[in-house]
Amino acid sequence: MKLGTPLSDTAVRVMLLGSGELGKEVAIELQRLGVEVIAVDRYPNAPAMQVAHRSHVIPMTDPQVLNGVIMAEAPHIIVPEIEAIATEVLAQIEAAGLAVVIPTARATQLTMNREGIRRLAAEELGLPTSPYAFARSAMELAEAAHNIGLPVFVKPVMSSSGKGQSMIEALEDAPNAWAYAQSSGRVETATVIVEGRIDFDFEITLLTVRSLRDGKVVTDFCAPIGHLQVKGDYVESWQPQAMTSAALAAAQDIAAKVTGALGGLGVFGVELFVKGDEVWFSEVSPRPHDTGLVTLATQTMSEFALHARAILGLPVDVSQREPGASAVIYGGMEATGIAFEGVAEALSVPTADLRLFGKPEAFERRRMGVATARGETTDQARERARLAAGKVRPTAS
Ligand SMILES: Nc1ncnc2c1ncn2[C@@H]1O[C@H](COP(=O)(O)OP(=O)(O)OP(=O)(O)O)[C@@H](O)[C@H]1O
Ligand SMILES: NCC(=O)N[C@@H]1O[C@H](COP(=O)([O-])[O-])[C@@H](O)[C@H]1O
Ligand SMILES: [Mg+2]
Repeated sequence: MKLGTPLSDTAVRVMLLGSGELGKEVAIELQRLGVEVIAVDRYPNAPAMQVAHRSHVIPMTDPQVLNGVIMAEAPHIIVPEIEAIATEVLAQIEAAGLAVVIPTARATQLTMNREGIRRLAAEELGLPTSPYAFARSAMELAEAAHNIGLPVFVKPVMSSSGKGQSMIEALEDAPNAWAYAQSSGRVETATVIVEGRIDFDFEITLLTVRSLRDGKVVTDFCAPIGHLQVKGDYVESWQPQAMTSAALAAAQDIAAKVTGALGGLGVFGVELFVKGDEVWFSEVSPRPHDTGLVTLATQTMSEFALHARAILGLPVDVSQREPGASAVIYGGMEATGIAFEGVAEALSVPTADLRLFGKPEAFERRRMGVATARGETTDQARERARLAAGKVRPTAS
């Protein structure tokens, strides 16, 4: 694709649907290449809006409103950034040839709903996954949990960052898990997935990039990223995660199959569970992944730079430079316009760096920033990232 000058006739216009911390970094990378960036999200002053040429605040789950904004802006490329979008509109836009949807409209539809991607991975591609069932009432949930065997994970089919997710260890917890899933997903849906627990040694995100090289689509894998999740949300990640060569080969094979079936260009975050040489597919984000924030410190090109390049049809370099880690900074309170103390101390930790996302409103467990660090080993990098994150203290003013 020929790049141009923003706000002129030659401009390449990219619309981000979702403008959180991940979109903010993608927007910055696009800005560096002179792309005109339009940021869209459900609330004003979302992180990516603060670095975009223009922004729109709309309910992205409303098909008519979403269609209206796309028509008014006429972007060349649409980049979904969050799991809360009326994806049927994207299918119409793509079918009409009005814009390129990243990675493809079908991929966004399949991954926006856990039912779509799970059936594709397990039933069509035959990839190993946890045992699962879908439930449309508290009663069906209890039945599914009984059939699968406890403990099970219960998740709304449209959600992310652990929203509405719980693990149940007794059948009498089913009504609570159902009610929690109904109240806390990103979008109201009356369906949950019930998954048997995989007893893994560790879990990874395998960032997989589909890009053009000499006019052909090629698939590259970043070094595996290990991560720690608490309440379904990532709190620490590191790269590389050591694993056996058999497990790495199996992981890359799964990632190649699932991203090949989804198609299109860009970064995919393939989430996998690993035990010894055995690997299970969990889910995939057809875009940069939160655990991949570590690549800001470790790779020649971060996952955000990789996404920007790949979607523009440009070549990529997935090489890793050094071991590194990231640690999340939560709001720790409910307040608007919070301040951050301890930043100088955090940045005094060797190799440490920070991203403070600029979200206008903090919640107890809302991710407001992240610390990254490098090290001779991932253990050293993790220690530094944790230390740096811990020194940042959100305050109400
Ligand atoms: N079947 C399972 N067996 C074991 N652990 C699981 C299972 N399902 C989920 N988990 C744990 O919960 C975490 C979050 O699950 P999942 O990735 O499905 O949620 P999510 O809301 O999509 O989160 P995100 O948006 O951050 O990826 C996983 O990374 C894993 O640690
Ligand atoms: N695991 C998915 C993920 O990390 N998504 C990132 O979080 C933002 C939403 O944050 P919010 O809930 O604080 O508004 C999304 O916009 C995206 O950047
Ligand atoms: Mg996940």
